[in-house]
Amino acid sequence: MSNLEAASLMTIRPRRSVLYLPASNARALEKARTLPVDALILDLEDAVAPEAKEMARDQLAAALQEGGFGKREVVVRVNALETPWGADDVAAVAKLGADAILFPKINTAEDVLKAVAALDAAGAPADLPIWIMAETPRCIMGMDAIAGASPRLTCLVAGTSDLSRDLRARPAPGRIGVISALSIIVIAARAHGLDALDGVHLDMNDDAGYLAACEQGRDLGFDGKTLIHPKQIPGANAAFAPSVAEIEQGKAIVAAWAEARAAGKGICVLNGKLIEKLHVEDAERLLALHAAILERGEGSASAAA
Ligand SMILES: CC(C)(COP(=O)(O)OP(=O)(O)OC[C@H]1O[C@@H](n2cnc3c(N)ncnc32)[C@H](O)[C@@H]1OP(=O)(O)O)[C@@H](O)C(=O)NCCC(=O)NCCSC(=O)C[C@H](O)C(=O)O
Ligand SMILES: [Mg+2]
Repeated sequence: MSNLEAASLMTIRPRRSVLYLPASNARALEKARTLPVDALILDLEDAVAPEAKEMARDQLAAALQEGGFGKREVVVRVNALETPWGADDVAAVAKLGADAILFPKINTAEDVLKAVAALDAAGAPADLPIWIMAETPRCIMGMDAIAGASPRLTCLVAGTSDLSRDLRARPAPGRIGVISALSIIVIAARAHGLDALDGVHLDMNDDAGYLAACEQGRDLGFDGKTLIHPKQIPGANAAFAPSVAEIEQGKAIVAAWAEARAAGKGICVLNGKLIEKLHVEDAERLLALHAAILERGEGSASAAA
């Protein structure tokens, strides 16, 4: 097992469903504390109108101080540092106990270092993770350097709305206009031991299209999907959780491998298929994810079905 794989096994955290909510929306902040999501992104950026930025910042600070988000990971998306609000956002949220700070419109590795420096200057804990939005063509072109820019960076979030606009890609079946960028994001995440989250599905009434996008994101290798509405949570929780069949197969692989090793064998055959160490490592990662989902206390949506 590589160091990257070992690290990700140790720190595995379900991020199947990651819901954005505007920090200006008091009802959404309240509701978020009750929703079966793995993570929340309290947004100060594009979901908040310019005239509401300060109110949103104050409301977000009050919500974080009040707490009540349970096991949900709470991430704050600040405005880009180049905007009139970015520096004040970072100063306001650096010490409020968020699980991570999400920086939008990152173009270069230097931008990542500036984000870390801004948090440090604001007195944030030295180990506070950052996430970044991968949502500009320059970001995609520089993804390898960006993903490796800082050990504080733990998660890449695809921003398919901004990216589609910048690329002049049209909404099309199979998300053909952004599919290359999505793959690059996953490749960079895997190369640097990070998590990767798929972009949002904007049409809240398109249930079939949404579920297909969840499955596509999972098949591309994403760890979960970013969401805009509570009704999207069950689909993401199901798609990005190991299925019952995958869990049973994973357990069988681990058991067969242990038996083979105990008998002094370096290879193993299960139901006529050769099992190699890489299959065992994959099974162990999947079982660790399943255990982490169960630990959240709600069970795996897929496994429970
Ligand atoms: C789109 C919405 C404005 C719709 O809100 P609303 O009209 O309130 O919807 P409903 O009446 O259907 O809501 C039902 C209940 O659910 C609560 N709710 C709705 N949305 C959320 C949410 N996101 N988080 C928490 N709770 C939510 C309502 O309060 C209702 O509760 P109740 O009172 O009990 O009935 C709204 O969904 C919304 O604002 N969504 C988030 C939009 C957002 O954050 N956009 C920015 C992020 S996307 C992005 O920027 C992507 C990226 O950068 C890129 O470039 O791709
Ligand atoms: Mg965006």
